[in-house]
Amino acid sequence: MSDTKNPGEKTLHVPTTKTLTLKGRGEQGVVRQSFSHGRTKPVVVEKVKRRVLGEKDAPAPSTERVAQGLRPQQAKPAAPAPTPPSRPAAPPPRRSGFVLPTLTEEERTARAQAVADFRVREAEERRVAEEEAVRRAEREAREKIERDAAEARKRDEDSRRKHDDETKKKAELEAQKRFGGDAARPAAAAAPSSAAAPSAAAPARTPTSDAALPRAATRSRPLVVEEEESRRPSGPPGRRPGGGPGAAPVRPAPPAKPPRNVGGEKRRGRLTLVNALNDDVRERSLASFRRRNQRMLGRGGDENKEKIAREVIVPETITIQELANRMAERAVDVVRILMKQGHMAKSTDLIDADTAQLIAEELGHTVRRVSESDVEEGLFDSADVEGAQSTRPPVVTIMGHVDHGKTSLLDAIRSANVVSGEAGGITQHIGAYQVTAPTGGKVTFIDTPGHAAFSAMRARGARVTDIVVLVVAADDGVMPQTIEAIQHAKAAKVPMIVAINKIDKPDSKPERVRSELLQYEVQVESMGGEVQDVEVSAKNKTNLDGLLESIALQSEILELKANPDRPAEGTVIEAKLDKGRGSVATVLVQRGTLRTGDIIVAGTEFGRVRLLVSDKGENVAEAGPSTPVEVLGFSGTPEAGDRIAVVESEARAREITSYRAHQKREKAVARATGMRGSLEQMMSAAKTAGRKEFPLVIKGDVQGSVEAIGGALEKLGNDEVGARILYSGVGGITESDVTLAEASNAAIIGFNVRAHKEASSAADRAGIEIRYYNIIYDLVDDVKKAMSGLLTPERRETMLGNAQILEIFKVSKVGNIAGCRVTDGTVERGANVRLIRDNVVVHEGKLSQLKRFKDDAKEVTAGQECGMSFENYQDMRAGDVIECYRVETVQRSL
Ligand SMILES: Nc1nc2c(ncn2[C@@H]2O[C@H](COP(=O)(O)OP(=O)(O)OP(=O)(O)O)[C@@H](O)[C@H]2O)c(=O)[nH]1
Repeated sequence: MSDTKNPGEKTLHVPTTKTLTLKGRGEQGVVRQSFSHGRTKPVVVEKVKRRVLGEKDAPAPSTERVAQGLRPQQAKPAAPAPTPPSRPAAPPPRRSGFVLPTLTEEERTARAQAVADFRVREAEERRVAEEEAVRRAEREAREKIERDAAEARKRDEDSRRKHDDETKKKAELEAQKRFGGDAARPAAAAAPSSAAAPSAAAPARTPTSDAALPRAATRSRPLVVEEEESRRPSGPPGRRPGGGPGAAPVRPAPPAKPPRNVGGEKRRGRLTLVNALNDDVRERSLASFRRRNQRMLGRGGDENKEKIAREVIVPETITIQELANRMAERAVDVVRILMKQGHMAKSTDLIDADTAQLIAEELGHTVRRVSESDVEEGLFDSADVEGAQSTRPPVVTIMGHVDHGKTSLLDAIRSANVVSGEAGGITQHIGAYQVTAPTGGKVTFIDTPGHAAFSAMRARGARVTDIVVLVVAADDGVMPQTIEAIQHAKAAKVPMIVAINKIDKPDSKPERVRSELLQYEVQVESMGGEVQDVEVSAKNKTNLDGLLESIALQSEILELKANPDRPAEGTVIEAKLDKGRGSVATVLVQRGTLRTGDIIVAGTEFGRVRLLVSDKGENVAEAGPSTPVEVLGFSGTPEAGDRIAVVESEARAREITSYRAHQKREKAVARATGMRGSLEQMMSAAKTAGRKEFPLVIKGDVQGSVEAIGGALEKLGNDEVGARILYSGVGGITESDVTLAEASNAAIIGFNVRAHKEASSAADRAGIEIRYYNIIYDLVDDVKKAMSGLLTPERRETMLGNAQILEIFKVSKVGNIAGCRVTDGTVERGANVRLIRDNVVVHEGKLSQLKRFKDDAKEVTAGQECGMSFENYQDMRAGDVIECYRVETVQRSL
């Protein structure tokens, strides 16, 4: 049966047609090969044994073998077939063709030997060459992979580790869900399958398996060999090595699909000569690259970023978004930290520096706290270059008691008369003016009014002031506001010059003024002190030069200097909203030179200097140190006392003002919430808890007036009642003012301003009263009267007389009647009475009946006897004293 077929010609057959073979059925099998989409195909698998031709195996040359065509490697499988050694002659092979029948036996044997040796050598060489090629290719391939992936490998490994951890965690979680929290079970459950897979796959991946195979078999029937080899350790077909219940009986597919993520291992396992030499096989697939990129960009991207610890500048308050930006973190992470601490916040919310520091440190950053704000750093008081300063004019403030002649004196110096033009005769507007002294130098005057309501402004004036001229009327002497002015000047450590005014008056007593000043530690030169004193008459313009000379002398002593060649700094003396010109601020330049076009910041307002107007009403291009100047160009109206500075850009100006506006709002909120303030605030709140408040909205034409009104009204209050200024500002009365007043049931006061048309109709609709004034006295008086109405009326008793009960009479249907004698004064019917027994008041009530003998009497005088009965009281006794009095209620005033 086998003689007719050469074993080397065996091939695959479909099972329906049986193949002629030399082997028994035990060495041949059919397996089903699986394809995608569930398609399968039966495959005949035959086991082929390797035959190595060597000296040991080389059969003795025989005519039979030579006659079979000298194909030793093909003859080997035929070994089990019965081949009688003594067979004399074999039938001639069907396919010989290359053995010459004419050769002798020796020649044939020698030739066969030579050919056999050659074959063996050739086979050996080829095998060595193949192995060498495989090794080289493998090495080259590995090197290439390593080289290509060298940079990415580290990150790749990290991310893979992370990913694996996550997957593991997910698997555990999944397992916990599935197995009710027993995390050990899924691991155990997974173990057999994971163990089964490699064991099934291992033989297919073992390089030696491939290498050990006969080359011819590997080449011509790779599938057969692979299938056959894969089955070798697993025993008979149909049983998987794991032997698990899930193992498919005839599906060796898993071994054909080894795990994908084993990298080099996987490649080595599959490596053949062809594969090793083909670089394409070793490159990452497109899908693999995509997955890797996704890992890097998405989930794994963040983990690979290196964390950088930063120094974060934290001001007093900061928004969450801004803090996140400064830390280079995500705002959502900051919000998450706050949520963990129980604070619900948005990225636009403000947090204080302490909270910001906690968050920054939690995220691994360090914090540098700035006390004020980083935006204001270097805005004011930067040091001047040595030697750049030059002498500047002195800034003088005139202070003194009301009507002692401050305005008249300044007016006299300026040779102008503004007194008669002022409403109500007091100085309403605060300004600053510059005059030339007789010695040639200039002197800048800040005019502050003498009314007590302007104390706040005066104190502010002293801050920018170099010299205070204290005006004391020679006829009036030292008065309360004179003392206040002395205190302000001393507090500001500003030198004083005493101007004893009104010396033209016949009753003037300059000496008395000098001695009175001693009580307040002001020792003038003529009294042996250091304070200069000058006797003047503003009215007659007497000795004005003497005053200016004294100022010049004092200025020399002070050595006043400033650098004009630098960006300007100064103080807003006054600010108003002018109808035609917009916001106008009177500014005293203190350092540097202010020029048109400069970008300026004052308080919460900023702008570009559009126009500079001097105190003489002339447009000027610049204003140097100690020069008062009106500045036009502010976007809003700054407040008197605000410091002004020139900044390099509008962006900086915007940054500073928005920060300050925010601070201002926060302070207002803190004031409104009250109890969150200091202990002092809490105590004053407790003190005024039962206080009646008189709410007001005040609008004025000038900041100074508004402040003055506010100060005057504050002083009106007492423990029972007080003014509460809801809002005060410069400008006309607007609808929003009316809304505010309506909400708090407040009155609106307009000082030298009027309500807009819409505001006045809104006030009519809401029933809000708007009162207009142009004299502060009138305003204060009116508010005083209105506030007095809130005071509870006073109860006053007027004693009428006393009587003593002599006897009690019981009268049916009437009740008890006390028979009395009036001891002093008179008793009146209907008057109030007190019944006093043993010096104790036993009853208070009304005298309902008063009889003289049997007649009703209106009043009974001392020494007379009378009958009395009391309202709702019968328990009178003989000997009780009756005190008779009248009660009046009197409306109080502040
Ligand atoms: N006889 C005399 N009267 C003077 C002199 N100086 C001022 N007066 C008068 O005193 C009054 C008050 O003068 P003001 O200059 O308004 O006084 P003031 O201190 O500015 O007053 P307030 O602005 O209200 O604080 C006016 O009637 C002046 O005419 C003076 O030297 N001699």
